[in-house]
Amino acid sequence: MRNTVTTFQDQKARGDKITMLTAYDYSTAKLMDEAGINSILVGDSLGMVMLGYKDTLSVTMEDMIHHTKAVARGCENAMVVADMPFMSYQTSVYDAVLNAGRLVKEGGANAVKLEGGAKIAAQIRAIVDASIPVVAHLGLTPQSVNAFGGFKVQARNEDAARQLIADAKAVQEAGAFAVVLECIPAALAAIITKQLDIPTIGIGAGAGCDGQVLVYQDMLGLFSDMTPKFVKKFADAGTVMKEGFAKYIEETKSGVFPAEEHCFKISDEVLNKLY
Ligand SMILES: Nc1nc(=O)c2c([nH]1)NC[C@@H]1CN(c3ccc(C(=O)N[C@@H](CCC(=O)O)C(=O)O)cc3)CN21
Ligand SMILES: CC(C)C(=O)C(=O)O
Ligand SMILES: [Mg+2]
Repeated sequence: MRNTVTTFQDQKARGDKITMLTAYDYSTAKLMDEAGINSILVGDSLGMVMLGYKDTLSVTMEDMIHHTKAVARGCENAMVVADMPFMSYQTSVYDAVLNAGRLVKEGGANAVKLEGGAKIAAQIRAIVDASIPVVAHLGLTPQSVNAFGGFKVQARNEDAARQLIADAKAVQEAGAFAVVLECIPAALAAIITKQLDIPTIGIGAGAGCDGQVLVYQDMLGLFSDMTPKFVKKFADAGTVMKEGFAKYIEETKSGVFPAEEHCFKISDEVLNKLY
């Protein structure tokens, strides 16, 4: 059964943790869907893990649509959430609705995610009014990396913590059906989770959230450019892949591969005519 805005709400009510992972392609999304993930986020982190940029700012609407299409084709049950890239919604309410619509209409997303609180409440409201479900994103919002001066833990002092609580309430009020809390103190995320009716999905925000999200390359050991403290390596797929590549190189060079069983045959009758 497809995970939806209502199943998310039910999960919060029941205390059943919401599971979300990022994916950017068909085969990975299909594996996650088959494993039983509740939701797949086509994150703008794709700029870093798939395209090799140092931050998420260069990611375009075309990039997001391209990867969202691939993920949507791999999902039967997972809710597909697509990130709105930098400058696709900050510029105006009009741009926000137009671009959210493209992610749903062209990309096949079930919902979109935007970074920011009270300052983008008008955009959230307008997208929700167009019948597109919205996930908000607060705390370390990576599209603000230049304003923050780096990828740093947020809301550690009283003023910033109060601001974050106010922003969480503002996005709920604007109609968001869930909110991602990134890189904030666990105790603060727990307070916000209790005060909101909508589910919180944490990344570096502790166990008190209603759900968790991780970048899949991080949790499988496939990305070594940086390792945030909140990452747990659930498998070392990077090592498995490297060993597979090395074995292929070795067996190809030594002639072990391809073997008889990997080859196609032709009848002797035809073959004799070719000599
Ligand atoms: N591969 C990947 N994983 C992510 O989680 C991720 C991305 N890419 N790209 C977009 C953003 C950027 N994110 C990041 C990137 C770095 C840190 C980091 O290094 N944080 C420090 C905190 C430093 C401090 O104390 O303020 C850490 O040690 O975790 C955190 C989140 C999260 N997102
Ligand atoms: C880290 C998650 C929440 C995200 O926004 C992304 O992958 O782009
Ligand atoms: Mg993102």
